Amino acid sequence: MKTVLGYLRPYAGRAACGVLIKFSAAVLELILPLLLANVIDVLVPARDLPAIWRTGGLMLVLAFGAAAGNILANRMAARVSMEMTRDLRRDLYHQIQHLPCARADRYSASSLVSRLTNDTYNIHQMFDKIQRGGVRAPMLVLGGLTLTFLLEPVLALVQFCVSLLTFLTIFLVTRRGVPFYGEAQSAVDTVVRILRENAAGVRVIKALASQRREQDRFEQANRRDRAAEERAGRVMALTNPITDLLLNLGLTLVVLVGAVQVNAGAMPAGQIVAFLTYFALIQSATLGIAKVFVRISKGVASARRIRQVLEEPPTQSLSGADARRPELLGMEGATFSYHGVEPDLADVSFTLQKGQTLGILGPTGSGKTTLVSLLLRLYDADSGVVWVGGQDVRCQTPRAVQDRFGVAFQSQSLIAGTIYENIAFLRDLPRQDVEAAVDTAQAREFVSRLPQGLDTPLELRGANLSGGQRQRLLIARALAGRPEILVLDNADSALDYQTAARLWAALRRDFPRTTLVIISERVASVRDADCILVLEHGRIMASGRHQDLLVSAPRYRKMAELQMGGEAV
Ligand SMILES: Nc1ncnc2c1ncn2[C@@H]1O[C@H](COP(=O)(O)OP(=O)(O)OP(=O)(O)O)[C@@H](O)[C@H]1O
Repeated sequence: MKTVLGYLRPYAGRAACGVLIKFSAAVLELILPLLLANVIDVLVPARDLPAIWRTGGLMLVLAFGAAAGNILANRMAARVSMEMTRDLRRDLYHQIQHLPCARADRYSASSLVSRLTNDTYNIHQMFDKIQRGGVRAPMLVLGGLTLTFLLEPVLALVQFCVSLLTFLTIFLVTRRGVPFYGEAQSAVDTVVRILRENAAGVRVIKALASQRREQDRFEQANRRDRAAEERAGRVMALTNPITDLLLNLGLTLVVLVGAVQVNAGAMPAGQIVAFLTYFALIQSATLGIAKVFVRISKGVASARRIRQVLEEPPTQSLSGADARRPELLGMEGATFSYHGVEPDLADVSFTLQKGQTLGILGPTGSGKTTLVSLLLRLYDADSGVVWVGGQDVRCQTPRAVQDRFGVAFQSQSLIAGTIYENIAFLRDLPRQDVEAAVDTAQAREFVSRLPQGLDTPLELRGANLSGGQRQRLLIARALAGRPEILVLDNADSALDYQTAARLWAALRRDFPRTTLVIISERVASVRDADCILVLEHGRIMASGRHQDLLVSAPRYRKMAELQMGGEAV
């Protein structure tokens, strides 16, 4: 909460000003019943018509003044909470963007989305309510009680007891309801996750006729969310009926006790009207406090979830031995596990000189992408050393490591924008570099056929392109920055053999000094590499050049023969 409260600091002046206006409006509201009692008890019996008109006019001015003050203060409150939430959302977004992958995995993407949307909304609502009702309501309760005690202590005591009972009810109910809101918010995470998965895989779902199953899955998550909200709602729903009951009970008591006091000559009859007005004011203010409590309880649960993310160290720390290595990149006994149980990469060692090509081959799930993720310092190895640019990656910031790379991951997607924007990808690249990348990536052939060429708009995820066309644009994106090291993760999986062969030839011709890391399931794509790593279950089963592996690694040979027939040798 402290972290989130800090976001109010830049707007504290405006918030205080708004609260002061609310305070003044509440004072005006508190004066009104006193004037009313005076009219009934003094001016009406004296038949002083001019004074009655004057007091009536003054009451109107006070009522309008209070309303105008409340409107102004509410607008100021809305602005302050909107602006502070915008700041909070901006910082949270920045933090999420820079969160190390291992930590982002722990939260899950949907939970991060829900923190950025639902939870910041709850914070907005909480601060809005606190500014609107956080001062006015307690002020009306305290001021109202004090004035009534000054008017008539016995009746005031009745009022005080009913108000106290109302407050305790609200407090206990809210305390019981708070944990359910946390539960409901985590259920919303699941709903968001399923929605995201469905939005991303809508074609697959349709193609596999899985809509029914997906609908059931969504329905299940939706039901869980509803159940959690219902539990919270069921507890919180007690508030209004109980407070309404107490209000009616209180009004009856005020009239009864007031009548007894008037009969006994202890107070004038007009004060009963003032008491009734104060009582209604106090009860509605107590209800206002209840609403503030509900918002606070939701907001506090959200603030906790936001703080958790905000307080994460945004990048991996710098450590490791600073010894220089002669090779550009490599690993020495690198071992890594995503969940700290079974290693997903075990004891991997290799070296690669500048300008050389590394081929990584292996069945699905064998750790090929994981190996590259360690090179990019998306994750840190649990043991062993990973170095890039001749230096242990742990001595370098992830940004410094990643700046050396151009990467085309198979899971990457295109954004809504033109082809040019997708390739430049918010980098300030010369147009000719983008054009050259399109040529090398073998994308020219289809881009030039489009009426607007590079300026053709793409739909989200490149839905208006074929799989192979999308893949070539992703390769162009990786090439356009002319990186020192180029990583292509299954970049040819959607390309026919001829296009793939042209791509490899163009890469060697146009980027002769670039170090290449090629992940592929095709032997043909890595056969010219200076070093080929054959991975299985996260371990290197064989490594070397193509010709050497044909001799030393029977499984590699078998794979090459299966895929390439006589061309394998
Ligand atoms: N973010 C992640 N969190 C947890 N486990 C993961 C994660 N990414 C990959 N894994 C696991 O690590 C292992 C290796 O996965 P990896 O993606 O490196 O394989 P791969 O050889 O690149 O597979 P493919 O050819 O299918 O892309 C797999 O068992 C996979 O389930």
